[in-house]
Amino acid sequence: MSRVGTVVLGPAGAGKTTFCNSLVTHMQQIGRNCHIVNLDPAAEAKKYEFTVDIRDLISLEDVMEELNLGPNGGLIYCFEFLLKNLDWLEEEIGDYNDEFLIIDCPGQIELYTHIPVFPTIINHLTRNMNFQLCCTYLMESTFVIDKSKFFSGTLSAMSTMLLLELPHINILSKVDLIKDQYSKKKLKQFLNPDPLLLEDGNDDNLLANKKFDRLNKLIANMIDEFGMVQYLPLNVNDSNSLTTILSYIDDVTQWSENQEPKDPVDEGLVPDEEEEFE
Ligand SMILES: Nc1nc2c(ncn2[C@@H]2O[C@H](COP(=O)(O)OP(=O)(O)OP(=O)(O)O)[C@@H](O)[C@H]2O)c(=O)[nH]1
Repeated sequence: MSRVGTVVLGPAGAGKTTFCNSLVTHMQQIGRNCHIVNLDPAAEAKKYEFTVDIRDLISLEDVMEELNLGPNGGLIYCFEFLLKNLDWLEEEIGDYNDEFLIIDCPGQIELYTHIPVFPTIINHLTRNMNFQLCCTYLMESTFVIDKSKFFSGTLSAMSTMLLLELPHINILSKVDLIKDQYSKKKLKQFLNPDPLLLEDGNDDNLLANKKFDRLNKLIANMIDEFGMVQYLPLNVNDSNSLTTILSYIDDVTQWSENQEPKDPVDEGLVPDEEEEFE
């Protein structure tokens, strides 16, 4: 029996929910069972059939209205409430075995880089509930092809990795928005970036400031040391891209189904061609 899953994290608007929905559709098409767990108490109306939804326990809208809190204070209140009710989460997730959880999280990265909310939830899922989890951390490709933003995004990803202590996969989302040849070339550079590329460039005014030269090099070396140097491109409309990402997730969570993946035709997920032409 394997209880596995991925926690989908990243800054606001990075494409986490879109990725969760595409991954679940992709997994259903290849005959694998999976469920979406929504841990965003501020999520808009249901976009997808969530198996577990924190809004059934507490929603940001209610908290802001009833306790007169702002959005950030309200969000922290929601998670403190969840931490006091982890048995609710356990009951909702139930006894799923041989299935896969895709956990959609809020974009307020301070929840997993600054305060111990997510580490506690992750600890509960891994230690008490026996889940093998990994983190898929999304950053927008249009954002990171700017060198200084690449480094600031990578440092956020790294602090998430250090705080959550999970196997970590970096993903560059929205690659379909990279259209011109120059940006495509730049994107390629950031898929397996040489952290020392900081040293050579003068195309970025911020990093051209010689006063910060030594600091920049030290940061680049630290990123290299922590192995934060591989990024998988995500194109939600391309099944090859989803297949690659899923194979990385399977690898780091050591997913092993006791049996062959189910046949999507047998499962009625895609039309049987013969039937169609009869
Ligand atoms: N072109 C393009 N747009 C995308 C892609 N993924 C997401 N978007 C758009 O980006 C916006 C944000 O996407 P979401 O999936 O809601 O992002 P999120 O990270 O879940 O957002 P928060 O939960 O608010 O942090 C939406 O308008 C999406 O339609 C993508 O792969 N390509």
